[in-house]
Amino acid sequence: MDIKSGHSSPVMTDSPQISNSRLTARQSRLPPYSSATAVSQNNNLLLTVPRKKTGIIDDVKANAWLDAMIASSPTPAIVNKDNISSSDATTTDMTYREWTVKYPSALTTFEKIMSVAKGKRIALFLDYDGTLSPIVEEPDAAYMSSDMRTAVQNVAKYFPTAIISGRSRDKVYEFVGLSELYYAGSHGMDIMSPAGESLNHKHLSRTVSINEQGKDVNLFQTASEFLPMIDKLLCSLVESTKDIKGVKVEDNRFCISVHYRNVEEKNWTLVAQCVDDVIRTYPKLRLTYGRKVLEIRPVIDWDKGKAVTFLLESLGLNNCEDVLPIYVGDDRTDEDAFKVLRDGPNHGYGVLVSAMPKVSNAFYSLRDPSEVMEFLKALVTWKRSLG
Ligand SMILES: O=P(O)(O)OC[C@H]1O[C@H](O[C@H]2O[C@H](CO)[C@@H](O)[C@H](O)[C@H]2O)[C@H](O)[C@@H](O)[C@@H]1O
Repeated sequence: MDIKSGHSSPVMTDSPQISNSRLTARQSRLPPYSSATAVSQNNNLLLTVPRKKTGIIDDVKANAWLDAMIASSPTPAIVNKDNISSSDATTTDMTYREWTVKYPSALTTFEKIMSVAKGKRIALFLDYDGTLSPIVEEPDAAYMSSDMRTAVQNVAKYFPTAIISGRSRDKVYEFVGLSELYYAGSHGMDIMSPAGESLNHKHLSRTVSINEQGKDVNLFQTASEFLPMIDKLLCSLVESTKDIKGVKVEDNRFCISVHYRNVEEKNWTLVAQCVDDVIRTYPKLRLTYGRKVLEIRPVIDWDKGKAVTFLLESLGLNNCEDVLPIYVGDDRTDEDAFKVLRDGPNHGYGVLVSAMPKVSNAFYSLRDPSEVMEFLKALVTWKRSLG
């Protein structure tokens, strides 16, 4: 396969200089590339295929990867109605409407949701990318609008509110910028209490840190022992993908994202191959995928669903008849949280943000971040109306 050389691969971090020097310091200790036979445990694919001498991954596996990568994000033609004919648009609309019979809009069924919420304390969990901010080409520019920030700020005055993101906690905090919220970064592996608020959990020990305003915050980090490994992984991934135009390797602290949104589709297999070559040397790490992103994280029993349960327990809101947790998210990784609220003891509602039909563990749906904002405003209006 033809690989063009000379393209740099930016590493997106909260503080690029620090990250780059971390990278440079580790360049000389990069782990070796894949061995002749390898076993790599992925979320969906168990890879036990002997390596071909050519170094090109097995066709079947490559196709499985490719299918997953293509399916992970709709093409603009599907999502953007401007790009399709009016008959296609009508079909798309009809399919969407049929889908909302199973996953009703949280706006049109707002009254119904609130009739369940009456007399209960709502706990709110919000994903960031694709939920509070629109999906954009450049992950480092996924800004939240000031209107959305105000909506989140207002809702947090009435309900305990947490942001649960695959991003690093620092990065998502930088985007949201509200110190009164709970933050769970790195898919829940890095949880922080609001400034000045103490958070306790019977099983997990906390560390006390100081935030930018000099206030105490409590941190719960479930994967600290993996940090040296993740640092090494970051160097390896940057090195192995550096010649693929458009790839971005994002340092999410306890996990790493490899973005291929800006990579030509013909090179997606190559991205999968590079990532697979690297992670097969790390049996304690696993691979999942999101919206045009491959995500590598520790093999521990922790995800966004576990983070939701942890926060409910820490806040004394678990197993309470009078608590209604609501989780709003758009990504595959949010399904773990939807499932916890659907099947677990903390019954609540998952709200899937999607402009196209998807199978989900959520109960309700919203089309896009602008509808999420309307929903947050409606929650505030409802709460105020109760007096
Ligand atoms: O859990 P989330 O807050 O939804 O984070 C999931 C990933 O979101 C980001 O990537 C996605 O959004 C980008 C900006 O819109 C987009 O360019 C990218 O294609 C999407 O995959 C973030 O950059 C990742 O690190 C997160 O894991």
